[in-house]
Amino acid sequence: MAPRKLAAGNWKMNGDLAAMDQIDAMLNSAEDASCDVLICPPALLIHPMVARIGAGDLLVGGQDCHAEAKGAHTGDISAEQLRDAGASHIILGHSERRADHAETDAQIRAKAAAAHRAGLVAIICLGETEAQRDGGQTLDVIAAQLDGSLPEGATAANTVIAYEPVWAIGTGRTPSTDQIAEVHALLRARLSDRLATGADVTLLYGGSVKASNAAEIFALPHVDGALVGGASLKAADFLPIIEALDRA
Ligand SMILES: O=C[C@H](O)COP(=O)(O)O
Repeated sequence: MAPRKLAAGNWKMNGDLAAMDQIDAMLNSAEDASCDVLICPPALLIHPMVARIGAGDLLVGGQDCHAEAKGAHTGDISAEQLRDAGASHIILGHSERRADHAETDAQIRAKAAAAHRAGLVAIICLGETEAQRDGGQTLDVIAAQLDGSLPEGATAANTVIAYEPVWAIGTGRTPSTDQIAEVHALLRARLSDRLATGADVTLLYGGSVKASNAAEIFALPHVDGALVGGASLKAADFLPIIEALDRA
């Protein structure tokens, strides 16, 4: 088995019911593509998006979940509830949640275990800050985040890892191809050491991916797709990225 290729869109706190119009074109593209195509909209849009897709091939995911299945946790959503709404994946440990909500590796590990319990694929995000990159700490930071965030029971079937340098998110800046390749080689080696299926875990790059840089990023070893923010909001921007991954 080889890693499954995945083009994942993270809509963050963007989009509304009117934005569903983008879905029809994405759905057509997903049906033509050999890679998996996933959109993670705000949680309120998951169910209407799943209803709009019907039996189509486009996948829908959440952006976070609580570690518990249910209970007195006002404002939170469980993995089971996301599954019930039709989600297949959950993004966890995004740097915006690590920064805005002080999420720790231990919390992300517990949430990933919750995603697995609910039958969802956990997309665990890792990434260094610019200060850490400048300080030569990138590989140590990534290794520590991976070791701390990956739960027992992780496999290639239930886990995706996304490398997203914090300084590349929404900035239009990307690491060099050598820098991306170096981190992805580290991830592949550590996952292969730790998991029987580590060689088959899908590894995504994220951070200012767009049509103009997608092909060179997807050509790198151990890059099996992308986690795309801004360029996933409009079908016209996301479709060329899907096509580039399909060709890679
Ligand atoms: O989850 C997606 C990433 O934060 C990348 O966002 P971006 O493509 O807008 O840089």
